[in-house]
Amino acid sequence: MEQQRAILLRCASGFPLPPGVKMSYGTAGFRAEGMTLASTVFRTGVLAALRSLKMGSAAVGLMITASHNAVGDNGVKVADPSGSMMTQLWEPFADALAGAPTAEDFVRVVFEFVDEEKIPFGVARPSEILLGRDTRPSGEALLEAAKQGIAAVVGAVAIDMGILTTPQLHWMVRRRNEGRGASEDEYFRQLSDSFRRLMDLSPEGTLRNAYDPSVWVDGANGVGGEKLGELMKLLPAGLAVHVRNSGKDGEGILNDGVGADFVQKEKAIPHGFSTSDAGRRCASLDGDADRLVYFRITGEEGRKIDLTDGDKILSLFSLFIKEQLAKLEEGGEPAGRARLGAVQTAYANGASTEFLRRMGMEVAFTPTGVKHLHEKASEYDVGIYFEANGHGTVLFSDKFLRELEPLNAELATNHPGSESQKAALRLWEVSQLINQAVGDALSGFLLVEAILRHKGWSIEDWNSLYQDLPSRQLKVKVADRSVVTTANAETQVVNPPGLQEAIDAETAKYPNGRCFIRPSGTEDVVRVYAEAATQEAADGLARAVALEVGRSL
Ligand SMILES: CC(=O)N[C@H]1[C@@H](OP(=O)(O)O)O[C@H](CO)[C@@H](O)[C@@H]1O
Ligand SMILES: [Mg+2]
Repeated sequence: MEQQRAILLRCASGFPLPPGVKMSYGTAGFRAEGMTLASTVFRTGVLAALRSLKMGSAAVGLMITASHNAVGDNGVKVADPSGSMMTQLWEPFADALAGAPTAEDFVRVVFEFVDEEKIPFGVARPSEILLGRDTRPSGEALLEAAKQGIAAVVGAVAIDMGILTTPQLHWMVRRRNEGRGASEDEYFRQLSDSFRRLMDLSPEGTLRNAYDPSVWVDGANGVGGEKLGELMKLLPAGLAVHVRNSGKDGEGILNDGVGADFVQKEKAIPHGFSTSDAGRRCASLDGDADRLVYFRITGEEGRKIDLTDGDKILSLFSLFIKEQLAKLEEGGEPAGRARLGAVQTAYANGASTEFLRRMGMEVAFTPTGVKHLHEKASEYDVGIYFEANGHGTVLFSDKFLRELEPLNAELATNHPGSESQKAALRLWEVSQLINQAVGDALSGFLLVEAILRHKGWSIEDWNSLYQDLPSRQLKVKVADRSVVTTANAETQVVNPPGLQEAIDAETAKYPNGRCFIRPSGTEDVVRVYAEAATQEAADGLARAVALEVGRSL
């Protein structure tokens, strides 16, 4: 133990906390200007090693990315052995570690926590931490800091998986702990094989035949475009993917006027696309490829794009899965009665919630951040979650998969070619295709394409499932966003006092108005979201509330 203390102190002294830096684990890990993060990433390396020790030496992940943030930012987060986000129970510890002013304080915080959590520390137990990073220039130096943090824990081993999308790393952690192949090749093979089998299960001669096999993808000049390029080599001929903003030299800057966050929030055409692409089915990934939205350039003056966001992806997936379950039920299979649920946040367009409920879906709400949605979705047999910004996935419970696997074998023997057999197979292939660890733009993209092809739909067919209520999102820069606290899945302001009343008063002026604010967990801003009967009204409501926020902070 004393030897461990000495090593930790020596290593931590090499990564002093820059003055004035205040870190919080936030919506999705620590994020800040890349140059200020070495100390935080070193300490997160120690945190990841402790997490592995606590979890019986299971592999955990450490990902260096700042997702949709500007290229100068970076960040770091930890993936638990199941591949999901690190348990929220450890976030206060993460904050305390990152905030310890000196190396001595840091070591003290570690030892107190190790004691409290009864972590087998300093006893040379082996533990494995898989490392990944996105394409940001600061990533390489920060990776080194993470490795040194891990090396400071006796017995811990860092395995560098290279430049990856965030969901690839989460997938690898999960697979490794399942004792299955966890390489990038295996990831690509699993996605392309299940996609091919799903395409083969498309009904012949669908009622509609408006599906166009060509799709144009905005890679946000990040890691996603590059990985999609590799995946494409394995995809069947039935899909023609054209990648733009792939991040190759000269194509532009990461997340700068490109990517899913830009397209969804600005509802604008990303660089690399123009009105000559009007009518085409286009998709956009974010900087670490865990978000996916679709869009169509309308070519009409003034109205630049039709956005097909995460809510619409959720609706499409819900529709498809519900249909397959219904086929099983019609065939008398009890598996068809599986509990299916959708999970959204307050940012979900009100029209999407209404659509899902009309469809007979159970819809639950959680605060922002996939860690919350994921946890809720895992309560269902099949839980589908999406944030409006395109981050989400479909979770299949072990119980349901244990039912589905023998059912597939039984139907193949006794009812080959039946509707039930095809439905059971489709559900199985969806569970193999869509990332079970975390939302994944690449696997989500393939599932969207497979379903559109199955239904014979164009992007307009999909988009017309329901009409979005006009909405507007604004950011208000504030000195200290932490003074804003909220309740009821972030829909009500608690602090500062009086602000909620002011929001209510503004909202009441607009027919069908809905508005809420919350502090961002990834940027130094307070976010304002407004919905109303017309675009002008939604814009007006958002602006008025943004002014109230500015006034009261
Ligand atoms: C309104 C919005 O899109 N918020 C995003 C954004 O979080 P904020 O806490 O709002 O900054 O980044 C998160 C991580 O990617 C994502 O989970 C979340 O949905
Ligand atoms: Mg992201």
